[in-house]
Amino acid sequence: MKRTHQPLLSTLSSVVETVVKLRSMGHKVVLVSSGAIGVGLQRMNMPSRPKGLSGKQALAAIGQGRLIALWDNLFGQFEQPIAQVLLTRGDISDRTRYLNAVNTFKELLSLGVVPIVNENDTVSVSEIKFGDNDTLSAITASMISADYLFLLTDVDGLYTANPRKDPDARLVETVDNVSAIRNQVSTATAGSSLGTGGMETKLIAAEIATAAGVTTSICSSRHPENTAHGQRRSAPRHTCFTAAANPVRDLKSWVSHTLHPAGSVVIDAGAYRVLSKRTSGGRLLPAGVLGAFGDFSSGQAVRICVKIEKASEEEEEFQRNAYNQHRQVAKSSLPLSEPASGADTPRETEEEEEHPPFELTEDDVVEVGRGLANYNFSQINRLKGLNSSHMPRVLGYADSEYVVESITIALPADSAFSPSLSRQVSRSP
Ligand SMILES: N[C@@H](CCC(=O)OP(=O)(O)O)C(=O)O
Repeated sequence: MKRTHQPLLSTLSSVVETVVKLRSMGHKVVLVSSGAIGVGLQRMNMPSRPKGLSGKQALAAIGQGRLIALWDNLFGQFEQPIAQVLLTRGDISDRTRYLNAVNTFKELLSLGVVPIVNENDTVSVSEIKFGDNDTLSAITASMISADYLFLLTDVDGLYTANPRKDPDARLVETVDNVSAIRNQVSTATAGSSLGTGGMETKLIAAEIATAAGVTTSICSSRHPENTAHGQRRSAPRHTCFTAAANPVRDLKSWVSHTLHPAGSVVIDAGAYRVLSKRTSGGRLLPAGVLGAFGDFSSGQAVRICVKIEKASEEEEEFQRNAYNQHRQVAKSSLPLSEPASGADTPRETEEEEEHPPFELTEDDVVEVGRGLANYNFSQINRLKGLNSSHMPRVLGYADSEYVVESITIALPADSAFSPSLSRQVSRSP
């Protein structure tokens, strides 16, 4: 986009030509396009983005129709049908809506249509927002199990320093591990006054997409036709991020990257140890639960937490750092590390016992992972510490003997954090 807020027609036209060419080569293509707010600004003759949320939402509503009309016009020159897909993080967080979106993509692609995706800005508030279209494109790519994601921007790749200011800046050609190169590259190179994304969000997107098995490339939007080279040696300058050898697929990827946790389930040390030792989606029995907080419903994502015993100031500081570090990772939607256990917690001997009211708050616990709740928070509180055989009596029914499923542990019990952490978790609330 230029200062005039007019979409750069030459760029959009070459994107369209490239997509049509890719289609003729047999590829299925999904386009993620920003620009609704910019087009809205231009339509309303406004000089800059409004500060308030509702102002931006209104402009996006004004601009989105014109933006999609523009794409339709350009693709129409090639008789290429398109579809508008508007998503929010909230849509992806809800399992049914997520699956519906995946099915719609599949159907559109099988019909030979090019879906054009943007955030549904009108209803997006901070809690359910992707915020930038780099993250949205990475989530979209992992939803459709894409082979490639191309992040088009105003530089031709990732540099060791800002190439506009530093003549020694080098282009990084291949990245196998995003977190390993994070400190060695410049994130001050891409972005515009109209967008929210930049090189940092592109790194986050690359991390999400590659974890889901999608080879990702950062390349110049001046030459979108270069994407037709794929990752061949002949491809012009770009940065290629290698896809993970063992990609996180479907539900696990979805839990790790897209869900906004609606509450927390606090587990005991035994459950934590077991969950952090296995390698695929862990499941939690009520016996390993100390309690739950946050008004979550069944089917929603929850944080898996362990209790911090009030220890020495030094240990507290250590835990706080671990917690903050993990929160930062979770906030940026970065992949959680090793997926956790395929096994449940080995509790056999729980008797029905009186449990004191659960009075822990966010400040008393540390998040160690994420999962999907099978029951709501009040049901999980009624079930805490019990053997699963008591579920039908306590709830009046039992859908699953596990209270949380698809658990990914980000801070395993045997990680660098763990000696101190596992000493500090205790079974009693
Ligand atoms: N969804 C909004 C903007 C999102 C956005 O700015 O994303 P990005 O292009 O990654 O900076 C729009 O269409 O204007």
